[in-house]
Amino acid sequence: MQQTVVVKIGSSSLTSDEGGLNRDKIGFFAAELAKLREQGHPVLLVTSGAVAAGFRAMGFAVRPKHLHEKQASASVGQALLMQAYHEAFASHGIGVGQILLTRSDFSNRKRITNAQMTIEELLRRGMVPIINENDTVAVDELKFGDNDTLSALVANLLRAEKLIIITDTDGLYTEDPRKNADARRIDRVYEIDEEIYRIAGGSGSMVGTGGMRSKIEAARIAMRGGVPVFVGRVNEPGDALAALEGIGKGTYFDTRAHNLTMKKQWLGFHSLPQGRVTVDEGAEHALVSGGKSLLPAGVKEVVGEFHPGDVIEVVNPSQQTIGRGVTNYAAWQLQAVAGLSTEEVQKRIEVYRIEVIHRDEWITLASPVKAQDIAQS
Ligand SMILES: Nc1ncnc2c1ncn2[C@@H]1O[C@H](COP(=O)(O)OP(=O)(O)O)[C@@H](O)[C@H]1O
Ligand SMILES: N[C@@H](CCC(=O)OP(=O)(O)O)C(=O)O
Repeated sequence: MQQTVVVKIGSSSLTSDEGGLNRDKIGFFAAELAKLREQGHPVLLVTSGAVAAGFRAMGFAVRPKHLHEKQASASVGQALLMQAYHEAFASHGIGVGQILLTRSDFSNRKRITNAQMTIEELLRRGMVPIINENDTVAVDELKFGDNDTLSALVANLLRAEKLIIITDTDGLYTEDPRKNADARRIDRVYEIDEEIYRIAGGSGSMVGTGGMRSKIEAARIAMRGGVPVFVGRVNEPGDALAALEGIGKGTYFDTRAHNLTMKKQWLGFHSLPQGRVTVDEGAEHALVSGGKSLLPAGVKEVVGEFHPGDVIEVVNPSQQTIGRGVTNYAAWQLQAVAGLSTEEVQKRIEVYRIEVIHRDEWITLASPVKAQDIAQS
């Protein structure tokens, strides 16, 4: 069976600060998930919103603080939540199944294997499994609290194609965008480091719990399990499919770096380039799509003072970075032979290897070479 897409929807996307479910939003998300399935992707939903859906019916004016109050609210709200999903998916001819999990279920091999078998059976039969934390039995220290971590563990359990975490902001910003309007979105993250944790703050709404920090933690868990993650907004028709296809309104957490050898990780993300060469379209294609080495014939321009063994950056004719590699030429040698055929090069200078960058010493980086890319907009 095709790999599953795990979609997590937070309370802030389903309810308002005053509590209560927003049926229109549930209908919208069911339609979005139905579209993913039409494109052949089995879908599993991790949903929050039980406490937010139930607290008003329990007589609380705002989301309650005490555990037993939240649990009772969740027991009321979970039924409302499932009823709403049941109806919304039914209008697309799709059945749903409810699964409530706690953190301790994941540390018990037997229980988690049973949960996995249930999920797989539902998926095989064309249903959408809908998961939430089992709030009634979870005690504070053992609670996920937010469902972000839960969704990452489920994604790893199923070896999902992608984890899509839907929230009320379009991704990770350099600061909480609710607090600073100048904050800029980070489009792509290859590595979750201290800096990423530092900028990710808590929840900005009255109903959400984990904020961006718990989404980063979830992304770290999923990336470690080899599952790429999208965190962002899905609020217009087609957004969920766009998120899956890499053109969504949010931040992508890439697993590419995790699958690389140590040498290539260093080359791509930690090395300091000493120069830059511009290559022609043929060389760009050979490097990026052909798995070939860079030869002097494809080099158009050389910038910087580098020596054999240094790392250099390679840009395409539009000056976009396409990758990095270890050069076998000094800058002055390359300047002398740029654009020449291998035969001509051998007549003019003596080099240890004819390739400017050998393919084993090259890493493709479609986008700028940083641990994260900040949107230019
Ligand atoms: N650096 C940041 N970038 C984006 N959002 C952030 C950041 N720091 C904190 N946040 C807050 O995280 C919120 C999303 O988390 P949360 O309220 O828990 O939503 P959900 O209910 O969808 O899980 C955003 O509304 C935003 O206010
Ligand atoms: N299990 C809880 C989830 C708590 C929560 O608010 O999570 P989230 O909105 O994902 O930050 C519920 O359904 O209300």
